[in-house]
Amino acid sequence: MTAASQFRPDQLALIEAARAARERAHAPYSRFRVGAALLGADGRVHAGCNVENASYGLCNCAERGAFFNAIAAGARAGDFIRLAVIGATPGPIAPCGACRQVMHELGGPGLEVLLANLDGAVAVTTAGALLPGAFDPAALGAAGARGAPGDAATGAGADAPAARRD
Ligand SMILES: O=c1ccn([C@H]2C[C@H](O)[C@@H](CO)O2)c(=O)[nH]1
Repeated sequence: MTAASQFRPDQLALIEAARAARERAHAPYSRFRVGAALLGADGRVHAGCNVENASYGLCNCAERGAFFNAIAAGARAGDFIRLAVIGATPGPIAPCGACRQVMHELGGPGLEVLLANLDGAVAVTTAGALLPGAFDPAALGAAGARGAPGDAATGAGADAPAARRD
């Protein structure tokens, strides 16, 4: 863990974007607000915040929100540089397992991840380090990962996982 002051301006800017996203969280049940900001290779920043629901199982985390917003905005799997996440935790926030899996697949194992808290603590890690032994889309094989040959909706090139960029 390191003090935020020791980071580069571009890293601090992404943490600040995550902090701003956190202000927009919808967390009336846990009252635990989380923000995320994802920097794409094209320089765009995609924000995410947790969004909760009275049907608790439908709650969505900030990290997955950032990735899903990015994909909906036209970013592609593997074309991300850095993710920042922030929450009101004693030390740097620890993403949940589901978010680690999504980070690993859409960001790739080398994605830089900045985990912050509101007091200026930051941990620098990678999506790969956060999920050793991750489930790999390659395990699904050709039929599972890319759809049956000739399948227009899921065929080759339509939605290749990060490990097989378009
Ligand atoms: O890394 C995390 C951890 C938790 N949450 C959310 C999920 C839920 O809305 C609330 C409490 O778990 O915080 C996130 O968004 N990201």
